[in-house]
Amino acid sequence: MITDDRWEGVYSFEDSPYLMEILTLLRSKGTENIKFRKGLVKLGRYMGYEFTKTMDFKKVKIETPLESTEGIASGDRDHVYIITVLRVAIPLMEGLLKTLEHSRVGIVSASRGKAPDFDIEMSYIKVPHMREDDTVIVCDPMIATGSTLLKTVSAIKECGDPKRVVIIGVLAAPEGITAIKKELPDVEIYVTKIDRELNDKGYILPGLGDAGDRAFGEPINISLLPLMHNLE
Ligand SMILES: O=P(O)(O)OC[C@H]1O[C@H](OP(=O)(O)OP(=O)(O)O)[C@H](O)[C@@H]1O
Ligand SMILES: O=c1cc[nH]c(=O)[nH]1
Ligand SMILES: [Mg+2]
Repeated sequence: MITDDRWEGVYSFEDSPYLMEILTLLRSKGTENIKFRKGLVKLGRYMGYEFTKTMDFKKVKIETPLESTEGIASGDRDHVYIITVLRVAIPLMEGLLKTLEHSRVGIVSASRGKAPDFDIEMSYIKVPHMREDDTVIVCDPMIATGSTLLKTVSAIKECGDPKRVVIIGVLAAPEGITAIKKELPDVEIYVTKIDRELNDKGYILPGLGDAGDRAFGEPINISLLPLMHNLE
């Protein structure tokens, strides 16, 4: 896990060849839906594992069949509260739950509009009760302009005052991190890698394209439902 001189409390995993190998697979345009989703699940599992190194654990005394010894038992790991931002956080959450299996989970829908405004349409928030000893992990693979996460984290902060609020994602653009840190300086950010920049359509470069579409397929308009503003 490495820090970045540009911000406080922002960490990436560029020092992990295994995570970089999975990221390379996700970036490649030849990687189809199934492999893309599996890659996100794997990243979630191993980022979750790396994240546990930042958590507090309890010391315990135990008896082996031969003698007494000391060990550790989960402390903070028992009090994790994951917020999953639809759609593409679903496979990342599935991976996180493999190492943070006690987590309670809240679901938020967010859909980003087109440039230059990038309005965020948030029509569904269903979250469990939040406690003071919770570590809240807001899980969204792509931090582009940061607007989705700013809106999501601000909504979540109204639900309580948890021990930590953390964002776990795959890729971030510097622009998005700066926007989030300006409004929410205490929020910690963990991403596989911080990429170079955003293009004029708000996509991360070099990035991996539209992560939701690559994981689940390009959406179509359904006339009976309200028009989601990210469709043509
Ligand atoms: O940092 P921002 O500029 O707000 O952009 C990032 C958001 O864009 C993507 O979601 P999208 O709106 O494409 O929804 P989807 O997951 O359903 O495709 C992504 O999953 C983030 O939530
Ligand atoms: O590069 C980006 C930016 C936003 N959302 C994505 O899926 N990809
Ligand atoms: Mg999308």
